[in-house]
Amino acid sequence: MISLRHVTTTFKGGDITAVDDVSLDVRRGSIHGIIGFSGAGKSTLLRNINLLERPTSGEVWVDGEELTGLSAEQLRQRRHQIGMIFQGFNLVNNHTAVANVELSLTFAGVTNRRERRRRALEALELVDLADRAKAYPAQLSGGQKQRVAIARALATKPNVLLCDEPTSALDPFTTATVLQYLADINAQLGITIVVVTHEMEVIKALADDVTVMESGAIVEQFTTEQLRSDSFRPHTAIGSYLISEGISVDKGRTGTLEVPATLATHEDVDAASVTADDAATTLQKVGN
Ligand SMILES: Nc1ncnc2c1ncn2[C@@H]1O[C@H](COP(=O)(O)OP(=O)(O)OP(=O)(O)O)[C@@H](O)[C@H]1O
Repeated sequence: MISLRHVTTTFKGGDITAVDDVSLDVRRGSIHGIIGFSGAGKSTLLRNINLLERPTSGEVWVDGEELTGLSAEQLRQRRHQIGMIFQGFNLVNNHTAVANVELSLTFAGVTNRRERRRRALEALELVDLADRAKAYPAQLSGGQKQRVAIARALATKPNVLLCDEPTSALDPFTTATVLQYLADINAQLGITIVVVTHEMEVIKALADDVTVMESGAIVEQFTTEQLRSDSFRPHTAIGSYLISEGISVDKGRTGTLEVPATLATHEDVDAASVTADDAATTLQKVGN
């Protein structure tokens, strides 16, 4: 349903290659996670799907139609079938929650105000926020703001929802709530979801299929079902981390650091003729 063919996106006249000859298929109705370290090209690739960032070369197909071949007006129409949410929520601060949701309907050409209001309230209802319709973004928590953003993305009845680091600004508890809404939206509305994240937990909890990116390219792909199998042997650091128990720190190790005299223990400091008083005086001077 989403198909990228040899997509390359460069910036600064070709000096920076953010996406490097990527071909990717996203199954209809699936949740596809794209993970990678900072600067891997994840956000650019996501924005290539709705041509928010037009690829320098290559083809983008959604629902059997080549978006890269459409006129600007045709593209404007098709974009309403692809919702998007962002890490920073991107709500308009001087608009209420319901007015924020109505915005996407206005852009989609819904001219009747009552119709817009009705559909916006329905969308807020979907994320259990109809009772906060009149609240301004500043009066909402981070999780609630992201749910308003989800309602805004869904109000135009898209087939696809693109999520750019949807929970990176949220605490773990709120993250779980937002991910559950995304899972329900996928299961109950059949919307295909593509989620870009650097959060391993988000991938493990939400994705069906996983793409790992590095330096603009796809370096590994697997399903979360494979991840759970004992025989799965990932070949990237991110893949290995995903099958591990999480961050592991060996506490209490000795002898692994080359400790300079100035950072050594008290006895060593004496040996290097640096007294605690010297250190305090120096810090005071820096402070002044
Ligand atoms: N508009 C732009 N102009 C110039 N360079 C850009 C632009 N957008 C992205 N880049 C560069 O392209 C590369 C990929 O950026 P991108 O934001 O897609 O990566 P990312 O994997 O999403 O990283 P992060 O997780 O930090 O957001 C980076 O080197 C980035 O600096």
